[in-house]
Amino acid sequence: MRNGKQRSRIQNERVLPSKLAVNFPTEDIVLVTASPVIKAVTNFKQVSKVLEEFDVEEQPSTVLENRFPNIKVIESGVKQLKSEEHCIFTEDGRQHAYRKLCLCAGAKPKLICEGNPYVLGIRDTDSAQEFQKQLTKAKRIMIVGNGGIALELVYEIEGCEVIWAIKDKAIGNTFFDAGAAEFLTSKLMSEKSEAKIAPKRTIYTIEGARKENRSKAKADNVGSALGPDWHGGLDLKGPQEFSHSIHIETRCEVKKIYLQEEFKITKKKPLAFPKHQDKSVTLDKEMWPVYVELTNGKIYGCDFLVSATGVTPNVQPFLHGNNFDLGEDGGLKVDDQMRTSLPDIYAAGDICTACWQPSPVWQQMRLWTQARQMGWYAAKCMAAASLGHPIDMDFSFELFAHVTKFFNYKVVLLGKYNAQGLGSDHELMLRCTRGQEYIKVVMQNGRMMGAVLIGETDLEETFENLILNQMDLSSYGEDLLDPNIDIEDYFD
Ligand SMILES: Cc1cc2nc3c(=O)[nH]c(=O)nc-3n(C[C@H](O)[C@H](O)[C@H](O)COP(=O)(O)OP(=O)(O)OC[C@H]3O[C@@H](n4cnc5c(N)ncnc54)[C@H](O)[C@@H]3O)c2cc1C
Ligand SMILES: NC(=O)C1=CN([C@@H]2O[C@H](COP(=O)(O)OP(=O)(O)OC[C@H]3O[C@@H](n4cnc5c(N)ncnc54)[C@H](OP(=O)(O)O)[C@@H]3O)[C@@H](O)[C@H]2O)C=CC1
Repeated sequence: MRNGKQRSRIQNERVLPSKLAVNFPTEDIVLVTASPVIKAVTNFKQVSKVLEEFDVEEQPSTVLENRFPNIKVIESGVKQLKSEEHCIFTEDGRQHAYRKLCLCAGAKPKLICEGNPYVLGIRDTDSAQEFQKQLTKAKRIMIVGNGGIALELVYEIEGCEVIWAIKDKAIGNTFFDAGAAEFLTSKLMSEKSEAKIAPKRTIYTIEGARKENRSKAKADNVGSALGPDWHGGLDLKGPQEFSHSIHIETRCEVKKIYLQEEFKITKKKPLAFPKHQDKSVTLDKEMWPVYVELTNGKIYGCDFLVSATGVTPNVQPFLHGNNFDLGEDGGLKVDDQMRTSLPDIYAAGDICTACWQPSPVWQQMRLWTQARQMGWYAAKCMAAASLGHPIDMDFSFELFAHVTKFFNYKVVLLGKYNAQGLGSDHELMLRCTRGQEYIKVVMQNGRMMGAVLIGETDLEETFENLILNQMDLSSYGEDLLDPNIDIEDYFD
């Protein structure tokens, strides 16, 4: 495939090829992807210096090729990389040489039990559709995990009993502390029992305290990860006539999963779904396809489980014969120029582990925002390296900033929003109006280090500036969160 022209070959990352195509209009840019569609960022909005909002849209590859004549899309998975020879081999039997390569193959769901047909993971369009299909027939499911996917699912699923098993004391540990979790829990209870699903029955229980208010995960999860609002187009409805029926089991993990026949022999006693204010323990007489024993000793039957237990970087197709340095989380280690440990190979997005000395208020999280920023920056680094130019770290890595939605609330996370890595040497300031907003700031030595903003607080830009400029705020004390003081004016 070498034709004398300089070639850059890259894996699938919608931002990266277009940036490279602009920087190198006379070179061939090849996007090699296992997915039949390209995910494009649309409606991009720079909310503030670092915060950004955008939609993610599936487009045929021709859209990209038509827009950038020097981009060619090859729809075939990479099965092998020979880094010393600077070439890759694709499933369609072809070989492609590269001058510079960027690996952006994402991550795979880290399932609690690989290969069990009753344990589903959600990553791409196929796995989400398989989940939806299974849900239409399910009377009860168990969700395991306490991060982004679990939070979204418990809010969206209707007409099916949900047992939510979490390791922690409070919900949403990857994003929230116990205070924010409490704020969201009450919203979940009240909203679901109000307008949206008023005529139906809503049951919400935490460890028995009731408050009214694809048959198999695909072995080769190679589609693009779903993005913001992924469930918008899916009807996440079970067969029953109630809206929400959630029971949360806290501080536990899955100990063992039994198939029905296997379970019968054990003579163990499964519990019924905890109903209403009944504190007594009721045994379950119904037969279920699968039974789950939790580490707290409780056993529940259900139709299937969703393992929303995080991701593992998808490095496997590239490791054989290539001595990449890997991070603790299994990602390809990249330096501040997005270079892996092997020559001319870069990486960006979920597949990589950021190994540069980070800014004191940035941390890596496997999110769309960071994948987009890394893709953009990796393209700049590849271009600069080709031209022999030095390049400074991109501004987007100065401050961790994520805007999303949970339980229909706008959620903004800034800097060390959960005091990550600050030990006990920090203070928290809180402002909370039930059902409306929850604001938490993390302070260290009078400086703002992070913030969680839930609801329409309108504070993100001001707080972003205060974290970035590390101004000494000691003299403002509690005024910082006083709702009667227009804080924007204060810092103009
Ligand atoms: C259900 C769900 C909801 C999410 N919601 C949000 C959200 O609201 N906000 C947010 O910020 N983040 C969200 N995320 C996370 C976000 O989707 C990921 O962080 C982001 O997509 C990572 O981008 P990426 O380009 O690194 O990987 P992906 O988007 O996974 O893209 C990887 C690409 O590589 C291709 N590929 C894989 N293996 C090969 C191979 N061997 N050969 C060729 N091509 C290959 C795949 O086909 C795919 O196209 C969500 C994730 C999930 C699963
Ligand atoms: N709106 C958004 O921003 C969204 C973002 N996403 C992103 O998509 C990716 C996948 O989401 P998700 O799967 O929810 O991953 P997350 O990393 O968000 O959460 C994984 C959760 O599973 C827990 N966990 C890990 N292993 C086990 C286990 N063996 N048993 C029980 N619990 C376990 C983790 O706990 P612990 O942390 O203690 O290990 C954590 O609570 C993530 O990168 C996430 O950030 C997904 C949906 C929405």
